[in-house]
Amino acid sequence: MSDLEIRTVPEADLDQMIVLADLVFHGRTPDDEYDRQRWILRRAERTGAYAGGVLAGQLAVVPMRLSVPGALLDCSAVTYVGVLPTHRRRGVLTSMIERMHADAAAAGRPVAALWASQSAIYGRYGFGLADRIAALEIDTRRPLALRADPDPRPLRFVDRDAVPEVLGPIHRRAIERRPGGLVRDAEWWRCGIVPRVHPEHEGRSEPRVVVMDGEPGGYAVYRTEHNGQGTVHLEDLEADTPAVEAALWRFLAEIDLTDRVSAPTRPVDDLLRYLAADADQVAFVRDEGALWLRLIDAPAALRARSWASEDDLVIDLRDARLPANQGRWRLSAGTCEPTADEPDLSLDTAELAAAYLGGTRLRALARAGLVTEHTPGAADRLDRAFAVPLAPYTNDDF
Ligand SMILES: CC(=O)SCCNC(=O)CCNC(=O)[C@H](O)C(C)(C)COP(=O)(O)OP(=O)(O)OC[C@H]1O[C@@H](n2cnc3c(N)ncnc32)[C@H](O)[C@@H]1OP(=O)(O)O
Repeated sequence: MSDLEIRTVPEADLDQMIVLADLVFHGRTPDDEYDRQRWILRRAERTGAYAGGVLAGQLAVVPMRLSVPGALLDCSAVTYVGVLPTHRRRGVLTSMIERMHADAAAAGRPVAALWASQSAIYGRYGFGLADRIAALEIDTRRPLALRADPDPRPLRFVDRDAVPEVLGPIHRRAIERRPGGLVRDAEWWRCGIVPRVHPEHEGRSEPRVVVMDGEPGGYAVYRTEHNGQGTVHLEDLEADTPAVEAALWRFLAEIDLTDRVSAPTRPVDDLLRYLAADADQVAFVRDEGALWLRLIDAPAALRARSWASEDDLVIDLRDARLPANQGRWRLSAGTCEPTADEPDLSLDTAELAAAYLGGTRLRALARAGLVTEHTPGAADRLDRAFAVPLAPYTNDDF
C-alpha cells in the first residue's frame, strides 16, 4: 500500500474509471453508454488509489436516500468498486472503504448501501445482507387466471420524457410503504433507470413504459424479445393496490407474440405468487441477495426507524471499524441511548444491519450462533420490534 495514494478522482480521469471498471468486470462499455457512465460518475464522490499517477483502484459513492421502516435516510450508495488485478490483496479496497466510512460519517449519512459482486467481500467491513430479490417466470401460453379482479381502468404508454413526472409519485408511494427502495429524482429516472443498458439487453426492445393513471395508480417497465420464443422481460413494476397490480400482470401476460414473462428482480413476497389461480403457472425460479447495508451511525439509524412493538431492550454492539457504534445501547421506539445495564443481546454490526430493514430474522442469526442471547427470547423481541408488513425490496441499479 505504501506506493499508493488514496485521493479524489478528478473529472479529467472519469474515462480512466470506466476503463478500469471494464478491466475488472471483464466487459466493454459500449460507446453509446459512455455518456451515461460519465453522468453517474460526475454525480458521485469518487475515491481513487493511484500508483505513480495510474488509477489502480476506485470506489464511487452516489448520495441517495434509502427507505427504511417509517423514514427516508441519507445514504452513501457505493458502486464502481474495483482494484487492478496487479494490485489486489494489498489492502487497497480496505483503505477506500475506510475513507468511505469517514466521508459518510462527516456528511451525516447514517447508512451506506451497495450491491455486491461477491458475497464474501463486504461482511468484514460491517455490511449485512439486508434484502433479497426473487425471480419469477410466468408461462403465458395460456391466459393468466387471477384470484382477484384486475382494476378495469385502461392502461396507456408513457413517453420517456414524461417518466419522472408520471412514474415518480407512484414509485415514491411504493418505497414509503416498503423499505429498501431508493428515492429517484427526475435526473435519476431520465438517465439512471429507464435507458439503462446491460449486455443482457442485447436483442431486446427499448424499454416500454405502461401506466394506469390516477390514484390508485401503477406502472410497469419492460422490454420484449422475439427470438424463436417471445419473451416479456419485466424490469420494474409498482402499484398502489392489488387490483392495479393484477391489471398490470394481466397486461404483461397478454402481449401478443409472446409466451413467457420473465421478472428477475421482484420482491420475495410478490403478490403475483398469491394472485395466480394456478400457482404452477408462476414459477419462483430463484432468490438471491440484493442490498447490503452498513450502519454508519447505528444509534441515529436505530432512532430513525419505526418500531412494531412497545418494548425496550439492551444490545451490546460490536463494531471493529466504527468505534462510535460500539457498546451497550438501550433501544425502544425512537430511542437508542448508551447504558451500563446488562445486555439482552450481543451482536456484530453486520448482523444488526442485516436485520435493520426487517428482512432477516435475528432469531435465525441466533440459531446460527451469530447473535448471542443473554436474556432468553431477546432475539424474538427485537424481531417483533423490527417486523415490517412488506418484505424489504431494492430494484435500483446504482
Ligand atoms: C459495490 C461494488 O462495486 S461490488 C464490485 C466489487 N468489485 C469486483 O468484484 C471487481 C473484481 N475484484 C476487485 O476489483 C478486487 O478484488 C476487490 C475490489 C474485490 C478487492 O480489492 P482488494 O484491494 O484486493 O481488497 P483488499 O486487499 O483490501 O482485501 C481485504 C480483505 O478482503 C479479502 N477479499 C477481497 N476480495 C475478496 C473476494 N473477492 N473474495 C474473498 N475475499 C476477498 C482479502 O482477502 C482481504 O482479506 P484479509 O483482510 O483477511 O487479508
